[in-house]
Amino acid sequence: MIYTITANPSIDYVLQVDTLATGKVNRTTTDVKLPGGKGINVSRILNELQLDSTALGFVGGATGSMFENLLKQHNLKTSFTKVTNDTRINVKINATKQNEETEINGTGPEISAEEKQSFLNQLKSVGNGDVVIMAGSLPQQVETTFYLDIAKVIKDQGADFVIDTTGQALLDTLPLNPLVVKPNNHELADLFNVTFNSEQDIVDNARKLLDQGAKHALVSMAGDGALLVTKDHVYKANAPKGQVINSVGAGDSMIAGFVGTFMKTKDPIESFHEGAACGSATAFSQDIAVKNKIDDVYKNISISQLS
Ligand SMILES: Nc1ncnc2c1ncn2[C@@H]1O[C@H](COP(=O)(O)OP(=O)(O)OP(=O)(O)O)[C@@H](O)[C@H]1O
Ligand SMILES: O=P(O)(O)OC[C@@]1(O)O[C@H](CO)[C@@H](O)[C@@H]1O
Repeated sequence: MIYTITANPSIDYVLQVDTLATGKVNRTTTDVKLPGGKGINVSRILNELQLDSTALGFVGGATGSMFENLLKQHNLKTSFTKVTNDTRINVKINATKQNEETEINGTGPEISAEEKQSFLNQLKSVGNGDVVIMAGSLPQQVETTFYLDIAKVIKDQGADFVIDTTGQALLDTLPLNPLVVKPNNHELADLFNVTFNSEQDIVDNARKLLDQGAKHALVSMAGDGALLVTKDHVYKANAPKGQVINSVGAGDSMIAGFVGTFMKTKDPIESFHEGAACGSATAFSQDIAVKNKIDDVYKNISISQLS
């Protein structure tokens, strides 16, 4: 079984405007509310790939009810921990004529000690052979060791884990050997406080993640494709040409494609190919990609071995 953990889910309020003018009244051409959060997006793509997952996380308040209603139509298996405070709303503004995406993400609700404990109790059902995908930011007042605590528990129970978060919370979990980590190139540069001047710089820094314990490092680079660094080799996936509609969730889609395929095949190259297809297919969709789109995009991606 795959579990996804979205500690800080959201309603993604996705607005299209022709041009965005700050300090002025702007009007949308279209707007849509989507059930968001990184682990939720991962579960949605896994569903498209006909792979079962259970989505865990904290959901609360009136916005939490709305979030759950929005999610209903996607038929995901969920087991959320109910909290008192409101699930956040994240605003995504796509300015079509400027070809620019602006995001404003909320901090998320305060979570009490009891709510946290009740979430942790749910992990008892995770067992041997399961994979737990932890993705996204932590809500207010949840200590940055939260993911590390979870990783310790699930490793003790025989499960693998994948982590997609930033900063120290990510670095702390590396000695516990995550199956894969997926920073984007900017997050990777921030992690090691460096500036990249070449692709080799990116590879060298991704390798540090392996040196610290990760089994695979995926570095997503938006319209420049992605790199996969394994113990022995480095691979690159191209980003196919297409009309970018809303790239929110492209990275989550990549993780879902990679992990879902890896669980079936144990083949990192095939997993990378499917992951890249899922990522680009989502960038070319208004919402998270659907299966047909992923299959179409897959044909336009090739994986090359760099070393
Ligand atoms: N403009 C694009 N054209 C083609 N493919 C894209 C584009 N943007 C993203 N992708 C694909 O999706 C993958 C993940 O995208 P990106 O690097 O933006 O992830 P991210 O920053 O983690 O995104 P998010 O946090 O919104 O999920 C890229 O490596 C690439 O394969
Ligand atoms: O604030 P976080 O948790 O880092 O990211 C949250 C978020 O931007 O990530 C998803 C896209 O990857 C969106 O659905 C959601 O709004």
